[in-house]
Amino acid sequence: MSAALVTRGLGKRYRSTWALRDCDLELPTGAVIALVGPNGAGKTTLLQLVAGLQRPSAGSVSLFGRLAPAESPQALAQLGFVAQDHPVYRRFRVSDLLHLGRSLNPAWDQDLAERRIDELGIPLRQRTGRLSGGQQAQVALALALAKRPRLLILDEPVASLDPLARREFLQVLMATVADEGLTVLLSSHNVAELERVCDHLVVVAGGRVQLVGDVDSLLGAHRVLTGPSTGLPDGPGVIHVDRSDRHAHIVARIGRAEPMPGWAARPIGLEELVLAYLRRAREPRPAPSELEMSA
Ligand SMILES: Nc1ncnc2c1ncn2[C@@H]1O[C@H](COP(=O)(O)OP(=O)(O)OP(=O)(O)O)[C@@H](O)[C@H]1O
Repeated sequence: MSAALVTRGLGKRYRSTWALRDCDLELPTGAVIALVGPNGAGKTTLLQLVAGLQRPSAGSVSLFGRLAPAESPQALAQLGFVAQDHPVYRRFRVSDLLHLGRSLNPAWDQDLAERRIDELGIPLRQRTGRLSGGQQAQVALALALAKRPRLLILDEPVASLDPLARREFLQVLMATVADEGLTVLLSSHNVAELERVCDHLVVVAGGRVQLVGDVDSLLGAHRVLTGPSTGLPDGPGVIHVDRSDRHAHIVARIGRAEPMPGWAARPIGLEELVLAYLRRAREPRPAPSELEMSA
């Protein structure tokens, strides 16, 4: 499968602080890609760099095989972006937003936009500021889809929605992905919710990519090992260790971790996997000499 998005050494610095650093990604076309990480991890920064809303301090972004500045017309024509906080102009009527979309986008699909708004039961004359948060998010999604993007970027699209609206939003999104074959990159804090919808995963923390890959392959490559809390193994395959008085639970990458007699292994869930990498990112890095001793 060809890459929808490739980043090489991508980084963004605000004064002396790197919000995102050394970001190398190759994300497949036609996939739903979840970008997860804690507050301040660098998710919005990455999405804005890809969408051309920020200029990188380092590195490059390629969309669908073309190295183009993200803010170039060629790149922008391929992108739909739904921002985190204010996805629609609140003083506009829905019809004004459609008019704006049609004026600004050469490939605008007015039928699709009107059909989606109609399916939502939202009158075109309604001012968007009077819509509920869930309706606003749905209108923003309809506008982004009507642009007929190849890559749709959604920054925490369901954060402000109630559980029912979240589920409906994700259902509409999944149906569209299936119909149109577009690539979706969406950020979220809620990993459990994403498990149903995403097939590729990017975990960021502290401005760096901690884990990236196809979800099934990542789940297949990791196990939770349970055994005695004494004599704990260490090494490059061990991602995170949780100890209690008598037992230890270890998240490990199989193949790299040594087989351990007396330890039970079970498959891992997506949330457990993400948490293990996030906890590892928070732990102080061992000095190189310690790593060498334990490897
Ligand atoms: N305009 C800015 N000026 C200075 N620092 C910034 C700016 N925007 C973001 N940052 C910093 O960059 C880091 C990454 O922020 P970013 O918004 O990308 O994180 P995030 O993962 O999207 O967080 P959240 O989940 O809370 O939205 C944070 O430390 C943030 O304070």
